[in-house]
Amino acid sequence: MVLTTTEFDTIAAISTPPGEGGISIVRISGEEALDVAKKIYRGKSLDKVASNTINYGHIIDPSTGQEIDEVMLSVMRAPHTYTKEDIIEINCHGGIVATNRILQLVISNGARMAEPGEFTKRAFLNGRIDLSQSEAVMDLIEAKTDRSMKAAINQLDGNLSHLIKHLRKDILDVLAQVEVNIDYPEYDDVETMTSKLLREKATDVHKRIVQLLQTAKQGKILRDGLATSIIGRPNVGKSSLLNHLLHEDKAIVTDVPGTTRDVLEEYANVQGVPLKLVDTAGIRDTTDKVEKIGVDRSRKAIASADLILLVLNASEELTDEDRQLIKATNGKQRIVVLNKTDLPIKLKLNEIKQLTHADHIISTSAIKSDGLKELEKLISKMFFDEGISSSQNDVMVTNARHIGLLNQAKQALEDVIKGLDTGMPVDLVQIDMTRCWDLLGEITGDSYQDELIDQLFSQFCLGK
Ligand SMILES: Nc1nc2c(c(=O)[nH]1)N(C=O)[C@@H](CNc1ccc(C(=O)N[C@@H](CCC(=O)O)C(=O)O)cc1)CN2
Ligand SMILES: Nc1nc2c(ncn2[C@@H]2O[C@H](COP(=O)(O)OP(=O)(O)OP(=O)(O)O)[C@@H](O)[C@H]2O)c(=O)[nH]1
Ligand SMILES: [Mg+2]
Repeated sequence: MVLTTTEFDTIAAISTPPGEGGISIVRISGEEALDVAKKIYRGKSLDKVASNTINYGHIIDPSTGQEIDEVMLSVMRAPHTYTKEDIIEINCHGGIVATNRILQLVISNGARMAEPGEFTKRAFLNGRIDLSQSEAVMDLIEAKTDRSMKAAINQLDGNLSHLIKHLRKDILDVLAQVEVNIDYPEYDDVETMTSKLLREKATDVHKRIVQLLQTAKQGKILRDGLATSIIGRPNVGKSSLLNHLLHEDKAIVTDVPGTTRDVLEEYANVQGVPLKLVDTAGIRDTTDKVEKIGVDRSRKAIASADLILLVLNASEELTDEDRQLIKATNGKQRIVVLNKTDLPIKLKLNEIKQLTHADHIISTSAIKSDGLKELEKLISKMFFDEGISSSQNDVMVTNARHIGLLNQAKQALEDVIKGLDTGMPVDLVQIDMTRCWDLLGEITGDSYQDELIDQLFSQFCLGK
């Protein structure tokens, strides 16, 4: 990779959330971090303080001598820092004006504004962490539940990286062995020997990738949330259900059918499983312009959902609209929620069972809070029943980019095996094996393109 001249400038950003707070941190990283700090800091001599110390002092505007803030300033010297560069962190009083003022001073005294994710990008480019660990930093910040966080920490600790590195090493070893066999054939049947070697290794690596991919479905849910759409005709209690799952009154509930006009999206924590819950407008034929748009969106929410909560009103007989909704959600992962069971029940359970081919059916009363724990348990069980890898050491693959690369790597290995089966020359088979090695390297960032790196880190928050 070619380094541009701006790549390792001294950078600075506010690393705490924007707005008022108890304390804000302005972070500086790079060769000139200490020089910049020395120009604007009055306190102990920063050349003399030990690394990894925090020091009391004041920030002064050197052009006017004006005192800006009373601060604590951390000094962390390269290479044992977050970025492997010199880092200064100025802990100031958490007001917006003072914090911005200090950042401006830092910029006018030799640093430049960091781009989003640039500190972590440096940690990657300087070799402290690899690409999948960098991605875990962002997952950690965005983690929706304790289980999601555990998966991210596990990845940040490098467990996925180690696994991928082992796979790559095994592939490289076999490729080296193949080269040797070809260059120095000791036996007459070198072609047979080499094929056997390649096949064994391809089969073995394939098996390990398949195992890893088996965690992908759950992993992706932990990272991105389970897209869950609450569907049903107007007034059956969809928004009431959403509020219960959120443990918060987010959606407006009234007895007027057609209350929810647009889709509402919220994250809920259901026994550690993050749900991306979508409350929808009740689906019915309507001439109301606004409601119609809502209803169209509800239909789309069915298509994009991983899980449908189909809500029926148990106190009324099944309507044609209900039947249509059952049909529209057939073939999807679905829980049928029979709500309003506190009222006299008119819905026929047998009919529902038949129509839905005995999907998961749960009776609830959103008003009396009945059946909602059961619903939560069922959701968690449907997606995380068979031995969720929740122990700290179990590696999970959670990231769509990684999953895509693993699938391609798996395909490359299948090409290797197929090639050997059909008697393809070994040097052609080697190409597929090498491709697998490259693809795995993209996960850890051992092989990558600059555009990918820029795109990945630009999704980070500023100051990270
Ligand atoms: N004030 C502050 N808090 C913070 C961060 C930070 O940058 N500043 N972090 C930023 O996200 C996170 C902590 N992550 C960090 C990861 C590695 C190193 C680091 O210095 N690693 C060195 C030396 C480790 C050691 O002393 O053993 C290394 O790996 O060589 C620092 C912070 C969360 N809290
Ligand atoms: N008796 C009874 N009433 C309920 C129950 N759940 C919801 N309701 C009431 O039914 C009415 C409609 O509830 P909502 O949650 O707004 O229904 P919705 O499906 O979101 O309705 P739309 O947004 O109009 O499609 C409100 O008056 C709720 O209080 C329940 O379990 N039992
Ligand atoms: Mg509603």
